[in-house]
Amino acid sequence: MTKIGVIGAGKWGSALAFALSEKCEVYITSRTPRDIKNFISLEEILKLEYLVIAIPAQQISSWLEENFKYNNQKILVASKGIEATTGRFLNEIYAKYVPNENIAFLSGPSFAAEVIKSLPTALVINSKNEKLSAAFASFFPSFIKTYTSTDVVGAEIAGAYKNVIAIAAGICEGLNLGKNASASLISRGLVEMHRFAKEYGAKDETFIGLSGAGDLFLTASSIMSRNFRVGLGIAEGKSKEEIVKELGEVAEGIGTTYALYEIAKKKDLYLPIAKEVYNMLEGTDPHVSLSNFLAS
Ligand SMILES: NC(=O)C1=CN([C@@H]2O[C@H](COP(=O)(O)OP(=O)(O)OC[C@H]3O[C@@H](n4cnc5c(N)ncnc54)[C@H](OP(=O)(O)O)[C@@H]3O)[C@@H](O)[C@H]2O)C=CC1
Ligand SMILES: O=C(CO)COP(=O)(O)O
Repeated sequence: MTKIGVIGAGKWGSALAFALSEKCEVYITSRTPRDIKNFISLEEILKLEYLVIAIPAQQISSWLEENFKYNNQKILVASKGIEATTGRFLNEIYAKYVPNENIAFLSGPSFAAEVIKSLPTALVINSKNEKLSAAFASFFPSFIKTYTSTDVVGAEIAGAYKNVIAIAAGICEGLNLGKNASASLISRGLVEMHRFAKEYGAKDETFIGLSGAGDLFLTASSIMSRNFRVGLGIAEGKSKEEIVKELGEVAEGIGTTYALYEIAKKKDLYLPIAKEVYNMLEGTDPHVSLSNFLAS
């Protein structure tokens, strides 16, 4: 049996450790030690050949700098987000530590709460190294159908941007604007994230498939999504600080909104939904913001 190490025992790391244990011998580690099966130290886990990293995007660069030692490990990145302080994508951050041929990115619709109950889904392993994608794909359990793709940047942007649209969709729901408004917002969100990703050479098919439309439809239409719940909080007039405190888990859409806002300014890009989500996170009344992009 292949040995795999999962780094980050939050919601997603724990669900992936559970799922991968159908076909592999799985070990797990985290910043906060836990009394759970196969929990080992970071030092021990870094000796394994295959690693899955599931810590929040905003923490990745400092975590790598302080903790990671490259030793030819093959990495599957399970985080979804863009670094707020620098606007860097995760593949750019990891590039300093792991060569292209040894890194892959996971994408597609995947609420941890469903994966941990063995409910079915379909996911994509994205890597420039097709052999590596195929290897990681083979480790997934029978209840998860896996596909592979070489569109790393497309999958990464889709997974990060859909969290921003999910915040907007939560606001739409919280303000009781109705299903028409919600569908309009989600489809315009898909166009916006696709247009943004084309700037970076992403492929069209990524956006009509699991990584784009698949994950967007999931996250932007369910209260199970933390990002959607951030939107509900904004609609109730709460500040982002209050919302984050109440949530108690990561909502990557917040940091990603700030990253997109800065990238849009720097590159003069038209990202109307991301811009209004930014304004609302900064305190603009959601009625004002929503009328900016929904009213004619
Ligand atoms: N939950 C989901 O359904 C899905 C989540 N994702 C993505 O996976 C990533 C993780 O999400 P999720 O597991 O849900 O988040 P959680 O908030 O549940 O857990 C995050 C984990 O990251 C660890 N962590 C936080 N900060 C640091 C740090 N500075 N250094 C080291 N470890 C740290 C924490 O470890 P500790 O608790 O030990 O302190 C924590 O357990 C996010 O990018 C998310 O978008 C992707 C698909 C599905
Ligand atoms: O990425 C996810 C599902 O694919 C999880 O979304 P949330 O972080 O909004 O809960």
